[in-house]
Amino acid sequence: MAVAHPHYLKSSEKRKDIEQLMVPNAPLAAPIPQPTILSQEELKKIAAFKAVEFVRSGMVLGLGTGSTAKHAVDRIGELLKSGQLKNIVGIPTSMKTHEQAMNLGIPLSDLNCHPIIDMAIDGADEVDPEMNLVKGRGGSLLREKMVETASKKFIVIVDETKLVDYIGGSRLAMPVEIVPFCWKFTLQRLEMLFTDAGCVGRLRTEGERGAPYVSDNGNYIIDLYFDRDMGDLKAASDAILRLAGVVEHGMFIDMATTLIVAGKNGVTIRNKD
Ligand SMILES: O=C(CO)[C@H](O)[C@H](O)COP(=O)(O)O
Repeated sequence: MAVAHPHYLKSSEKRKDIEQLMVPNAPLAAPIPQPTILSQEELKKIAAFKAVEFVRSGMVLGLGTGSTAKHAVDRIGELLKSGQLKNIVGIPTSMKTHEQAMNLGIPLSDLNCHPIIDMAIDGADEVDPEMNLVKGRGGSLLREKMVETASKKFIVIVDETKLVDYIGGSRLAMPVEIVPFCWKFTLQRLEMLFTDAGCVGRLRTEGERGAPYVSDNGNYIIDLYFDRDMGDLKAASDAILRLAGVVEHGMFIDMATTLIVAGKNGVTIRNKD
């Protein structure tokens, strides 16, 4: 979605504009400055670059996945290359980010060697007013949750289209990673948990033939869609995780420590109380 940044013409510029309209064959005036339109992609980049300003040399960093996090990883690579950052160790949250970071020359490790991470930076699909998140529309929710729960600070970077009144409020998917064995059975059990919220589940597929999408961990993903607010998120989380066959879900409850939102009125930074 394209959004307009506020822009105000100076009164002299406005006058020139009007005069030009009124005088026939008037010589063309200098072009009137147009409002700056920032694309969603540019807003993602702005949020990502702002987050990287919090990175310090020597940190162990959780590297997120998705189009917003990609900008942050690119920026970290750039700052390492220029020598403005030194001794960074990255912990990638997906095979895709692993590959991107490796190509940028970012030294990488994993949770086995670095069970405590200084800071993670990642995008999100939804952010509610309490800074609870939906993540995993990119399919990497399990590794993201493992890395981000191990992080002392977790900076979430989004453009303002990701802000919702309640989790599920975008009417887009809330992903659940499940084992492939008898996935239809697990899908039905998931739907049954949330009949009051009008929940419908769909197996995530890919390619023309609609083959099941397979996560980095060899699992399937069920996308849950809600008609209404599911209510108590912790209760919902517990109920989902109690189902045999479920590996993890994409609700990140009470995990984000900082939220950076880029929008038409600029960038806002909010820290969790
Ligand atoms: O959770 C994720 C991937 O599993 C992403 O962070 C989330 O989907 C947001 O992606 P994008 O920045 O491309 O909008």
